[in-house]
Order: sequence, then structure tokens, then C-alpha cells
Amino acid sequence: MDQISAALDSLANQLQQDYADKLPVMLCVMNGSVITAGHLLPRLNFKLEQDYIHATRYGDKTVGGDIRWQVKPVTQLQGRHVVLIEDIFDEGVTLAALREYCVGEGAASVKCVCLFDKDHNNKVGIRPEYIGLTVPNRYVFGFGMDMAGFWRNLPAVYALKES
Ligand SMILES: O=P(O)(O)OC[C@H]1O[C@H](OP(=O)(O)OP(=O)(O)O)[C@H](O)[C@@H]1O
Ligand code: HPA
Repeated sequence: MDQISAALDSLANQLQQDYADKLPVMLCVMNGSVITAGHLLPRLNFKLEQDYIHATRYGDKTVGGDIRWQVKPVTQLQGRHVVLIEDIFDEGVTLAALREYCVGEGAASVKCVCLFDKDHNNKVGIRPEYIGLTVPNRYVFGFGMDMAGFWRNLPAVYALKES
């Protein structure tokens, strides 16, 4: 938990420097990033708008499938600086789709702050601009991330036992 707190402090400092004068739209990527956003946003001391976007591709599984769009943000993104708040960057498929959507809506810029980056090389070729911590290449849960739909509420991160 100390490591997570320190990472959140560091991410907040970086965002404070880069966005204090940009009136950004911070989009919480539901569901997983609800805890990350809940800890990160109160650390930011500047004017911003907050909304959410919901795209999912893991569902109750530990392997990703096709993106399913659930909710698009109500806030108009045209001409705005958008910051996507993510819990975990795994293969990058979700982030690629979210970025494409925001650019398509006319955002002036789109960047991503992500608390956890999974340590493997099977990524689609993009990276979040702001990363908190690296986690091993295992299915992880807790701090917003689910295991078969449960345990998002755990205050720390755990790795599923390897079978
Ligand atoms: O980099 P990727 O391999 O695309 O995976 C990352 C995405 O997976 C998780 O969402 P998930 O689909 O599990 O939905 P959830 O947040 O509702 O659990 C996570 O919150 C990211 O959005
Ligand atoms: O390891 C993970 N845990 C929870 N959700 C995820 N979404 C992508 N990878 C993961």
C-alpha cells in the first residue's frame, strides 16, 4: 500500500506540472479505474472536469477478447485535453481503442495515466504516458481490478496463483 501511495503521489505531481493550466477532461475508464481515480483526483490541485468512459474486454475472464463498448462520455471532447485514467496496462488493446475514440471526437490531445503496467512484451505498440508501478506478468486483482468479477475492493494488489 505504501508503494501504491507513493506511485499515486508521483503521478499526481507529474499531472500537476503538465495539466494545471489546461482545464483537462479526466476520463475514468470504468470499471477497473474507479479506485485509482478515487485516489488520484483528490491529489490534483487544479481545475478539471471529470467524466467516465466504459469499454471492457476481459469481463469475468483472465484473458482479453473483443472490446465491448458500454458507455461513452457525455462531456464533449472536441478541442479538449483528455487524460484517460486507467488501472492496468496489459496488452494495450483497450487503450488503443479509447485513444482512437477520443481523437475521433476531436480531442486536442489524449494521454493516459495508468497505475499498473504489466511486465511483458506482448503489447500493441503504444504506452501510457504516465505509469505508476510495474506488476509481474500474472493476472492481478485488487485495488479496482477484479478476479472473476470480485475483489475490486481489496486495498492492495494480489496475483492469481499460477496453475
Ligand atoms: O491492455 P489491455 O489488455 O486491453 O487490458 C487493460 C484493460 O483491461 C481492464 O479492463 P477490463 O476489460 O477487465 O474491464 P473492467 O475494467 O470493467 O474490469 C483494465 O481496466 C483496462 O481497461
Ligand atoms: O491482470 C489483470 N487483472 C485485472 N484486469 C486486467 N485487465 C487486463 N489485465 C488484467
